Amino acid sequence: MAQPLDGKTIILRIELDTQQAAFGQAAGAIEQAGGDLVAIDVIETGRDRTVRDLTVKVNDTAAVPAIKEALGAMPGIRLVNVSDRTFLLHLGGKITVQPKTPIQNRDDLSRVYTPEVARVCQAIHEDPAKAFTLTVKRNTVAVVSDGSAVLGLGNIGPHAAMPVMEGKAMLFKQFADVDAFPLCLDTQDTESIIAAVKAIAPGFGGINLEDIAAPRCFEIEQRLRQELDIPVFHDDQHGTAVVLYAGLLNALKLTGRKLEDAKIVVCGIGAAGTACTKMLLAGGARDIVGVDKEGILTAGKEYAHPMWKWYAENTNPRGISGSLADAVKGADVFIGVSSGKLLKREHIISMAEDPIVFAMANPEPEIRPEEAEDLVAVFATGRSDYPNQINNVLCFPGIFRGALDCRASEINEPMKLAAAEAIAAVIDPEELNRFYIIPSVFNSRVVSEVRRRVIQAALASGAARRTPRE
Ligand SMILES: NC(=O)C1=CN([C@@H]2O[C@H](COP(=O)(O)OP(=O)(O)OC[C@H]3O[C@@H](n4cnc5c(N)ncnc54)[C@H](O)[C@@H]3O)[C@@H](O)[C@H]2O)C=CC1
Ligand SMILES: CC(=O)C(=O)O
Ligand SMILES: [Mg+2]
Repeated sequence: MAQPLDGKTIILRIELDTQQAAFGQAAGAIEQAGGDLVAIDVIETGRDRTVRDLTVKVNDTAAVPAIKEALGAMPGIRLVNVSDRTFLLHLGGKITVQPKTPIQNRDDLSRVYTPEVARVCQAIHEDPAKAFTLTVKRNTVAVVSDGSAVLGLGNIGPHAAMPVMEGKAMLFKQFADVDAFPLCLDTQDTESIIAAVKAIAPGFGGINLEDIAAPRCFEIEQRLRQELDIPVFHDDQHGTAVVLYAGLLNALKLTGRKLEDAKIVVCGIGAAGTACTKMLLAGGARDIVGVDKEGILTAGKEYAHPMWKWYAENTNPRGISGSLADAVKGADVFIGVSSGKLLKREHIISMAEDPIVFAMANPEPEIRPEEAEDLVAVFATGRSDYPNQINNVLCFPGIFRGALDCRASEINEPMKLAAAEAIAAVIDPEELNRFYIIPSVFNSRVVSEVRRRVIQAALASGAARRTPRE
């Protein structure tokens, strides 16, 4: 599959046979095909051969195939590789492990390692709770995936899931100073995943399950929550639900609606869709209609998906049936956590006046803002390149920061609700507008407020095992 390009800058590595071609010819071909050569790095140079990296700007990504074709047709020039800034950022992975102190001499060595380390091991053996104070467990989260529902890309497997999990680990560190590590498991068997997570749990203070497909994700999370004494949190379910709830509270406020009265359509009844619905129901929503590939989920119908029976019986109070088009007619809110490009302009036109559309599928939303913004009161996506980013990144760093700091045994409903309210409250009422219903992840108040409120909720609900100093 062709790799989509990042923006308008590409890096071409070319090998030139200096007997057959001159560099100026290659540069000319690039310019003629619509590229602007902005930088040249010489990688290797020899008597008959040179290798160069050419940084080329294009106004239109359609110029890229033309540039490749032009270079490919030139005798003496071999196009070794075409890359872009995104791929370059991923070279060798995105994270590393760094010791907190250097080992400069034998004395240091004997303390961090044998023989002195043995005394620390003994202390933990005598009192396992000391693992929280004397090891990285105090600050580590395992980001665990089986690669079965990676973003909206589907079942792409554990190797291909790694870049997302590394990205989550970066976000944990950057926003909340949590040391997270990506663990992509080469199994999609429920029992094997549960066993693997239990086996690695001693080294971690929390488990963030990520991009594990429904319905398997429900059982895995439920069992691990029962069987481990550290927080287990399926981010695609609860992180998404927390942020969606926060964004919706503000969007409803802005459009003068109440959650109890809003007609809400949830499209994609998988991990995220189910959890979003449960949170909305707990918050007081009464009219939610779920739509998946088989159409509207309606009570009385038989579904192979075990969660859909529950879903159909607990939503859709008007008992409607049919397709997505039937579901959205007259609806106030569309929440998409399904797959790209399935919502059309005519769907939005059929919604109630001033509709709210949250097209949260990644990387391609159910509909792009530029196609729909003129029809809606509020529009949000899950992406980082549009305003109103409803993405679980607003939740998981702060919620785990809070949970780790109060050594919570779990992340429970009051803690999730507290996180949602904290996110929504970061935006002052006078700041609230259609392009600002949810704070930016770069707003430092997000993590600190989520942490603060989550700790309060953990202490009040009995999940906390210590009271943090500040
Ligand atoms: N913005 C955010 O923070 C988040 C966004 N997402 C996005 O939501 C989507 C779903 O994620 P998960 O719930 O984890 O996956 P999942 O695999 O558990 O669920 C996806 C559901 O969407 C349904 N679906 C797919 N195509 C559909 C169609 N044409 N019509 C109706 N339903 C359809 C599937 O049948 C499935 O039930 C992905 O695109 C993911 O990237 C997920 C979590 C967080
Ligand atoms: C944001 C996220 O977790 C997802 O799209 O799967
Ligand atoms: Mg995810």
